[in-house]
Amino acid sequence: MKTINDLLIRLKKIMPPHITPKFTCAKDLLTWNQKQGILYSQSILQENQAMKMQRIMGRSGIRELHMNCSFDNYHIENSGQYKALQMARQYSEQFETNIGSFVFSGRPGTGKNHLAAAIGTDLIMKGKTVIIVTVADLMSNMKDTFNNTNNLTEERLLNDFSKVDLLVIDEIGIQTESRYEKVIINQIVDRRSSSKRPTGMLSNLDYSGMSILLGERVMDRMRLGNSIWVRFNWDSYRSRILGNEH
Ligand SMILES: Nc1ncnc2c1ncn2[C@@H]1O[C@H](COP(=O)(O)OP(=O)(O)OP(=O)(O)O)[C@@H](O)[C@H]1O
Repeated sequence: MKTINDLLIRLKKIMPPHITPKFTCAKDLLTWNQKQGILYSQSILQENQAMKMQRIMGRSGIRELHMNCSFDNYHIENSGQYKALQMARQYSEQFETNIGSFVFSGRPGTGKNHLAAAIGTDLIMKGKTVIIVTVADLMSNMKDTFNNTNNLTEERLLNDFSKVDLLVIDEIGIQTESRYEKVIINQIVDRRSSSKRPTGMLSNLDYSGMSILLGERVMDRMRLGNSIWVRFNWDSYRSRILGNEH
């Protein structure tokens, strides 16, 4: 009976000389096979985690209006937009080697969600798990755990939000400023920064407004690593949206 080694030797004989085989013996083939197996199961685990989160959220984190938002269809009409686009693009490119968070703060309709969705889509394409959630949705998911109808505990949900590669919390400052909201955001940012996972925040508030609302502890954790703060201080783009642009 032929062994794998015999087969590899035969293959080598008929292989064109310019081709270098990936493995020359059964041991190398086995090692490669095991490595592929580990990589495959890791990707399934990651996919399961993303699907689980999407099921919990009832939708993918990126809303319909922002589904097709990319770096390429973000129009540049002033130097602020140019800088914001550059920083968002760079953030995404350096995600793998950077634990820094980001804050996009500024006026409504200026593209904070657009660029956050562009980062999210880019990272999802690279196999990362990303959730974009408004404070209201985050809190409503947390409060749902009080009924415990789907066996989801507050602790487990907190843990899930803390484990995605990038969590973006939108509409910071629209909330009711309740103590519970502050505690939950604090816990999520704390857990994420302790495990070197960055958080994105989108807000109409400036730094002092966010500090008053979330507290210095959270703001300090948002500064970990090469974090970025981008100010969106130009006019809203919303009046130009017709619904057929992307
Ligand atoms: N520079 C731009 N080029 C193309 N589309 C843009 C640009 N800026 C904003 N938009 C579009 O305008 C709409 C509103 O933008 P977006 O939702 O990102 O605003 P926002 O800053 O997050 O606002 P808010 O603070 O009110 O949530 C979106 O459809 C977005 O794609």
